[in-house]
Parts: sequence; C-alpha cells; structure tokens
Amino acid sequence: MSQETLVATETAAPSAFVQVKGKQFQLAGKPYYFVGTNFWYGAYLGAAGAKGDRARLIQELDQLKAAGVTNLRVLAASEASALVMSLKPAIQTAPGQIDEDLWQGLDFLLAEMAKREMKAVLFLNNFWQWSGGMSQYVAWQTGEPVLDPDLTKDWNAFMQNSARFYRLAESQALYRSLIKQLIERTNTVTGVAYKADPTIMSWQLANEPRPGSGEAGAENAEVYVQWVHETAQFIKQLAPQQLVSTGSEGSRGALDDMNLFIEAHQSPFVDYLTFHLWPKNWQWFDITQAEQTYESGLATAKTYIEQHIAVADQMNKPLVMEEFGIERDGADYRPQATTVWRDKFYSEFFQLIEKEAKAGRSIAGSNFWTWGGAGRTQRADFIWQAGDDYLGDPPQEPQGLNSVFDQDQSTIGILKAHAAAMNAL
Ligand SMILES: O=C1NC[C@H](CO)[C@@H](O)[C@@H]1O
Repeated sequence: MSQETLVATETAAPSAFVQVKGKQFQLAGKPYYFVGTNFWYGAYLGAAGAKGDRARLIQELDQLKAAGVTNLRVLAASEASALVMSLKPAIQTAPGQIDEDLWQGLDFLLAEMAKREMKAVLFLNNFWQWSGGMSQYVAWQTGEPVLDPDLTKDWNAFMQNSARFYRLAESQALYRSLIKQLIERTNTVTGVAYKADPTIMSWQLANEPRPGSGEAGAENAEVYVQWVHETAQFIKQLAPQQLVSTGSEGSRGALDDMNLFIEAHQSPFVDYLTFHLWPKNWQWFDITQAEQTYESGLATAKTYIEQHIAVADQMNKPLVMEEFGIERDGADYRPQATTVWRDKFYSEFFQLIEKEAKAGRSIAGSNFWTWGGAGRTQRADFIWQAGDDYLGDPPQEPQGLNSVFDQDQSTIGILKAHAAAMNAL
C-alpha cells in the first residue's frame, strides 16, 4: 500500500464522527442537529459512465447543500430479482456477487458528500420489494419463486414471507458477508476505509424492517428482536466508530405495538431510534379530500411524532424522523403541480421538531421522503422502467408521488428556513 494510501486510511479524528451522548448526537464536540433527505439512488448516480450520472449527482448535492440539507439516507445494497417492481440494475447481482460499478458509485458519492460536509446513513437491506431485499434473500435460499406483491396484491403474505429472512441461517450469512465486505471496503476515490470514514454516520440494518404482519407477525416478534440485536452487534464490532440504526418506522413498523418497538431498540448496539411518518399510507390524510382530512391527519401525525419522542427520551437515545412524505396537490405527479398541502405538513412537522429539539428532547433531525431534484419521468403512466431517470420515488410507486423536485421553490424555501433554525440550536 502506498504511503499516501496508508496516510489516507488512517482513521479520521474521532470527533469527526457523529457520536451519541445520551439522547443527543454530537459532532466535533457540539450537539448535531440536521435537516436531511432520502437520496436512496445516490450510489446509482455516482457510478461512472452511462450506468450513472455523475454530473447530475454533483448538481443534486450542490442544490441540497445550498438548501441546508446535509444528511442523506442512501441505499447501499440491492438484490437482483424477478420482482416486477424491483430496481434494475442491482448491487448484488447474484448471491455474494457485487456489481463493483455501483459500489464505486457509492465511493464517488461518499467522496463528494465529504467535500460538502454531509453525513450518510447507509441502509443495507429492504423489507419491501423495490430493491429485491429480504424476500429475494428468501427466494435465493429456498429456491421458491418470489412472492410478488405487485402481482398477487397480497401484502400480508408478502410481509410474512419477507420476515422468514430473520430465521434463515444461509440468508443471514449472505447478508452479513455483504455487510462485512462493505464495512471493510476501501473507498476507491478517497483511499479511506469505509469503517474509518466519518462521512458515514450510520450503518442501517434495512429499510423499514418489520416482524411480519398481523397475528402471524406476532409469532416472529422474538426472532425479530434477536435479529436486530445480533445484527447490530455484528456491525458494531466491525465499525466501532460509526453508529448503528434499524430503519424502523416506529410502532407502525412493529405490529402497532410500541412495546415491541421499544424492545427491538433496547440493544446497546442500536445507537439511536428511527421512525417514519406516512399520513397517506396509513390513511390519516387523503390528498383528494385534503380540506376534509388535513386537520385530523395533522393531529394524528403530531401525536405519532410526540409518542416516539417520549419513548426516545425515556430510552435516552437520539431520535430521527427518517422518512415522511406528502403528495402534490390533486394527487398530480407532474412537477408543475402545486404543493400547498405538502408545504403545510412540512412546515408543521419542522416547527414541532424545532420546538422539541430546542427543549432538549431526543428528536435531532429528519429526512424527508424524498429528493427527486432534476429527475424527470417521460412515461405517460409514471411507471419507472430500467434506464429511466432516478427520482426519489422507487420503482414500485408513481414517479412524482412524493418527490421534491429542483423547481419546487416553496418547499425548498421551507427546507432552508428549517435548516437555519436547526443550525441555530
Ligand atoms: O421506505 C419506504 N417507505 C414509504 C415510501 C412511500 O410509500 C416507500 O416508497 C418506501 O418503501
């Protein structure tokens, strides 16, 4: 290894890493509060040549930085799959086989993020179908065809099938092998080992890992809690300077059982709590009945936020509202559609976060779902196809559903104001 690389691989000063002190994040010895977004496709844009779009990536990072958005949640693993709405190409092309172009895309993304003093949360799996995820691991191990929810429309069966992942030893070994490969990877752009890179704030077990669904899901509760603890411990042993999180939605992602959410996050190897907030998906707000459902939807959402702040305070761990999204007005996916209701919800959520953070409570930041930036669909049906622009909306959802585009000036203004408030804490 060259002298330069040796030097580059020296671990950065510990304070450069985001750390946890009680229920607060610390960075460089000061409290760390942030405004973030979900930028799951960042590594894909970072790939060289036609597989990626590095010019667009740099443009997106510059616009996000200018808006005060400096914490990015990024997909670090995806699995090749016959699931009709899954991402193509995939990072894991076959069991244990990695598309090096896409991990070099992640290298490039992290290098560009470091230049902009941004922090990354890397999620390593997916409970849902849009990146292969746990149900693809199950298919690889069992040889059974994937249970495709976009064909069967049976989401409970899909969720129960995904949850089989927690019990399958070969799948766990394959998943851990990928995790170990990535944590021990040396960034081909910077020469810095991933485990020594302070740009990486957190290794995240998965996107929205759930124990399963309904009554049957309750039978998985124990193995789910054990999976969280053991996987978090495995990661922490490999990357002791970085944080570990689950990617949970909160109680809604724990069979609507807050006690199960608490139990799953008690592990000393889980450094902070995450929750997600989906007024539309959880039928609290209907954009097509916006006047009628806004007040009650907002009240329910605020209650959900407060419940999770209370739990994190009690557990003495930091808390991040790691996903939330609202459609464009009239359920219109087009960038020219207005975002009055989205802006109202974003403003209310940010005011609540600012108030509670200022009061010294556990909430430290949020990542809206999701940055679409310059991405645009050319499809009349808004359905993503391989080779299309990446928007914030993953392949299984209409392109434009929750994406905040580069021209959404009202929303970007709200983000900037929130960033100023959070930076002043
Ligand atoms: O992680 C997620 N949570 C909700 C998003 C919007 O429905 C969805 O696209 C994604 O799977």
